[in-house]
Amino acid sequence: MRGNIMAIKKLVLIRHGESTWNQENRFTGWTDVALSAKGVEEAHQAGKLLKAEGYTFDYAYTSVLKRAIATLWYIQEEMGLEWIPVEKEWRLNERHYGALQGLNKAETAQKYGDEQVLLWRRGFAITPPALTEDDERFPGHDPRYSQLNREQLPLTESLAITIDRVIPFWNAVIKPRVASGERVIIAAHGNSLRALVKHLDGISEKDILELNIPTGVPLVYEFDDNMNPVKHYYLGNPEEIAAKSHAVASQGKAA
Ligand SMILES: O=C(O)[C@@H](CO)OP(=O)(O)O
Repeated sequence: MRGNIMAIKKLVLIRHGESTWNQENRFTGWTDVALSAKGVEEAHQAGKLLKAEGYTFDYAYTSVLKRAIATLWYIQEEMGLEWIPVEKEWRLNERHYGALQGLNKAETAQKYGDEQVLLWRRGFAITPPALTEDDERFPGHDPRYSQLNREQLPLTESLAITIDRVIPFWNAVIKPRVASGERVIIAAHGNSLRALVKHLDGISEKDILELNIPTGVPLVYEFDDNMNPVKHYYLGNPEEIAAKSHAVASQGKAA
């Protein structure tokens, strides 16, 4: 019957465009840095591409960090979708990088070695050195996190800890909306999206180490009627996307 034919459910994920600290190759985490000029351009291009490919959205999610929020703005602007509801959620924030936040990644690799930096960046359950609560970078000092309880306020996070906040939010809030047929975009961060992608694709703790998400490139997931992911793909030029992912992987090397 016509009424029973369900449209393919699609979800679009996008990592924010290049930030000023991506440009300076610094560990960022929950530091609220702006997009670079290149990042603004990437966001506009992503919006143009989504529009040209016939995408539209009913609802958007982003983090409480302005590099992701602004990426979404420019996409909405390019698509004429400024009017759609946007939910800003701290659980979609970047993984908290603890006391590494602000340090240059290549300099950190010179000091501690490429291997140690790779473990800090990509080791599944490895937490970077923690902040202390009296550190001005501790999110407990930031009013946007005033509703969080002490257990929710990170001093540092591994990917495993990030998964423990991203996936419950996906399951309880975003997934039902996609399942109901709404077209959703999530503008978030390298590691909060790695958390979601690991979950959606059932990637192992070992293999997720190799996954690097490029800035500003739409990543489309298609789901069957039971919300099982059946297919995923980036929009754009595959060679450029591979080069961008490779560049992310190389950021933590000394040379
Ligand atoms: O610094 C960060 O917060 C993240 C994303 O830019 O970096 P990485 O790719 O090293 O996990």
